[in-house]
Amino acid sequence: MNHTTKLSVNINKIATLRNSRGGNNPNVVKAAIDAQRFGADGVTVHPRPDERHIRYSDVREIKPIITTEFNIEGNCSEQKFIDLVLETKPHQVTLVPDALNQITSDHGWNTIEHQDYLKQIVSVFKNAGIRVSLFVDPVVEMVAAAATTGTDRIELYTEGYATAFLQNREKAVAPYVAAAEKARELGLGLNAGHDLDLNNLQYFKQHIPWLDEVSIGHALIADALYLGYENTIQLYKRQLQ
Ligand SMILES: CC(=O)[C@@H](O)[C@H](O)COP(=O)(O)O
Ligand SMILES: NCC(=O)COP(=O)(O)O
Repeated sequence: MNHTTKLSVNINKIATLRNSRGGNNPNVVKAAIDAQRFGADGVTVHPRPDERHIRYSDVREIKPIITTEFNIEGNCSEQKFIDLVLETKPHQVTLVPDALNQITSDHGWNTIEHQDYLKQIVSVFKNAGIRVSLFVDPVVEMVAAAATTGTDRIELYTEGYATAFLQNREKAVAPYVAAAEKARELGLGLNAGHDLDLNNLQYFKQHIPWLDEVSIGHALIADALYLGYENTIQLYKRQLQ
């Protein structure tokens, strides 16, 4: 039987559009409800300290309407982020080592260097009953050191894959397969995200069929402008079959 890979729709870009004008159009709560109605298996948000897209208040509003899976991503060096996650209790928290004012996430954790810190912060969320995922680059040593932090899952940072895919897809996916195999060997659940799209997603899933979840925002929301939100979610789901 095929392993199910969940599609979690990242709605940050809906919030970015809303914030560009003030007001509440488009409505991010409606975008979360509709993502689920249109077949997504979950909703992802990534609040950043400057709240330039998803706001902390959005996260509080969205949590009660989630009927699928809620994933909050962010930088746990901010106490405000830790408090938000512990208050809203999503199904999953994905810890990302963003610097302040970063345009978007651009690297995974150095799980060797930050081993002690990660052990401590992973346990804070796990003790609250929240599944933890650590954002990591596709490097076998980083995956191995992620496992000893006690995290439930890792999320492979896929920008490198998406960029290299355009030149040589076999070469692009190879480090991800190696990292994913290490994760499987160590009993870690496996997520992936960043710059996944309708061109590169199916190939990724075909080479790593045991993938548990992908979170996709930027390309999916851009595609929805041309293809419609419901249709786009269905098209992404199809790539994961
Ligand atoms: C953690 C990660 O991979 C990022 O892709 C991020 O969650 C995307 O959010 P933005 O689209 O707001 O940059
Ligand atoms: N974790 C990755 C994510 O949520 C979305 O990344 P992107 O599709 O916006 O690049």
